Amino acid sequence: MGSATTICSDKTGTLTLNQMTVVEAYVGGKKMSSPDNVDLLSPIASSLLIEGIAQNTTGNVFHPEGDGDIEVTGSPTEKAILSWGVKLGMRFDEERSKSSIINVFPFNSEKKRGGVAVNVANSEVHVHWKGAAEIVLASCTNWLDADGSVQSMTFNQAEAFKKFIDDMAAVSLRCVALAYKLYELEKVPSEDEHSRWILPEDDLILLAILGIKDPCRPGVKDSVTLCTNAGVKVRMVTGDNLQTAKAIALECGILDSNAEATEPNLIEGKTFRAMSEKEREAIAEKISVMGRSSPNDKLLLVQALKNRGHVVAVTGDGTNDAPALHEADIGLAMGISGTEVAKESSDIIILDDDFASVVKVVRWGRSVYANIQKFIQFQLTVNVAALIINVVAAISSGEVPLNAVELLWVNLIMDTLGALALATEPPTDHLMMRAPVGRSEPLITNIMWRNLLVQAAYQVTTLLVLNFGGRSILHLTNDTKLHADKEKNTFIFNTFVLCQVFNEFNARKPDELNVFRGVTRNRLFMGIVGITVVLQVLIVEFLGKFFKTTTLSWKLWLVSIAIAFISWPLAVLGKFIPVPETPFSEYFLRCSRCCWRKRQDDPNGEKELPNST
Ligand SMILES: Nc1ncnc2c1ncn2[C@@H]1O[C@H](COP(=O)(O)OP(=O)(O)OP(=O)(O)O)[C@@H](O)[C@H]1O
Ligand SMILES: [Ca+2]
Repeated sequence: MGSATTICSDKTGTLTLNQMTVVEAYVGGKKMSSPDNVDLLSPIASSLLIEGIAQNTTGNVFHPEGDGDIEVTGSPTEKAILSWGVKLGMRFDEERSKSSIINVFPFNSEKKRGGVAVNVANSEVHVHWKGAAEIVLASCTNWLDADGSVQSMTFNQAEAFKKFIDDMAAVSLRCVALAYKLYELEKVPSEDEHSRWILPEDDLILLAILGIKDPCRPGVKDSVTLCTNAGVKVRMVTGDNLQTAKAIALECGILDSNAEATEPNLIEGKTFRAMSEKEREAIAEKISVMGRSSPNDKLLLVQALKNRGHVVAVTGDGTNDAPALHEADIGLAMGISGTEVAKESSDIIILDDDFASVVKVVRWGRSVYANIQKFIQFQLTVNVAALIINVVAAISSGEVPLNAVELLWVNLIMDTLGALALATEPPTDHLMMRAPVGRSEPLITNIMWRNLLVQAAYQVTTLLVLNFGGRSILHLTNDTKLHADKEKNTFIFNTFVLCQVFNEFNARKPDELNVFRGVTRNRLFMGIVGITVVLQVLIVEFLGKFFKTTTLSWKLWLVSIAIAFISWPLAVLGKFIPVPETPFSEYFLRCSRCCWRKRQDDPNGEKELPNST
């Protein structure tokens, strides 16, 4: 997640609160003055409407015995519509018993509508449909007037309905239409064929168009800004109407201005679907909002972005999101509204369904990556320095200044204690102000190589000088040679360990000048540094027998500390050395490729091809 370059988020529940209410309604060709004012409706219109709401639903309404609150269950859209029905005077159980259900076509995100066929009083069959407003409207050839008469859907009337929908969508409302159709009882297949009967979905009579409000989550705008600053592009992929999606995107900062809301920034699922793979890849990067998308469109977008080299995070809740969650580099499922299938297909579950938590995941992901880098930089410095010092000393004089027991202690400092100290650094705001780490970027960056080499070079030079000229530099000439050597080696060991302690601070901030920022907040770091120093004093002063060291005078202790201290200003100076953008490993690869080509061109050279280039 630390490397994510883009987040494809669904709208409902992640960017919005998922608390839906019907706030506008067009019934009988008119806008209702208040969405639950039924007085204007004829009995026929209101009874059909209530029948459709009560029968064509997966939700439920419980009317309590006493005067408690009515309880509505179901998906947020269903709950909103059922609650609206209750306001219209619907008695749910009574309504359900008035007619019997013949067959159901459950709502699905592909078709964006759901239907039910009911047998009313054993004489009539009503097929009710409910779904995405413009899609249901397109199947309507008639509409029900407020007085209960059926009117033909003229071109002008259809345009007027479309305008209703656009107006509602422009103020970020989710639009749902209800329609029905009368069907002949004789044409209904026999009872055992019911389940295979495909409900008639054309020539419908429009009953109502509803505008459902689902407010943006507070704080989403800030989270989107945070992501943008962190170089992570947030895209909205939703099943909702394009205009609704656009309005919400403007509200939460995914789109900056109306001017930006043009194709391909704002695109409809079916347009994207119709493109060739190449075309999709070409425009995928520009897409900020995709409306009326089917689950497969989400998948296609994720694939196109991945092919463009993006590291894609996807958030989703529905069963229909599962393929995209699975395909994404990081799938994030919603803990509250998410279905089991979505959770199974994801890598991370967001417990509070909030987009702000997705941003937290990015922050922590980056923090883990950065902490691993800090640890590697620290560890490599110790390794490189210890290795060079001992190898050079061994080759030139046959003796090593750092013995095996000392190296074991150094190993403990850099492995266990160093890992604990550096890997527990909490995430900082600084992490969210830089671009994400690319998919192919090396773990050890040029900046880390620079820091590492500066510190290693300093340690190696100082300690080797002390190794070869230490006895005279430190005025140890009065002693016996054996004791002087032991004291010199102890001094080298002590300085080496203290250098690591000071350098541990440098490792905290590989690319900032102030390496102490927030250090006091990391108690574990301070504790470990403290323990290391105390143990070092104990080793040198009291455990000489095991470590083959001798005690050091306070003057030599001060010199050790002074030498180690220099690594701090040195680190600051080192950060002014510019490093190229291209990773050093890339130069190395290019170099080896060059040499290989030369060998190829040389007729006397070997002809064999190396396997890896
Ligand atoms: N229960 C329902 N009955 C009828 N129509 C519905 C229902 N739920 C949603 N719709 C319609 O389908 C559209 C949303 O479809 P879909 O379920 O694919 O999106 P979603 O997953 O809810 O959206 P998002 O991706 O933002 O979470 C809505 O705009 C609405 O018009
Ligand atoms: Ca969804």
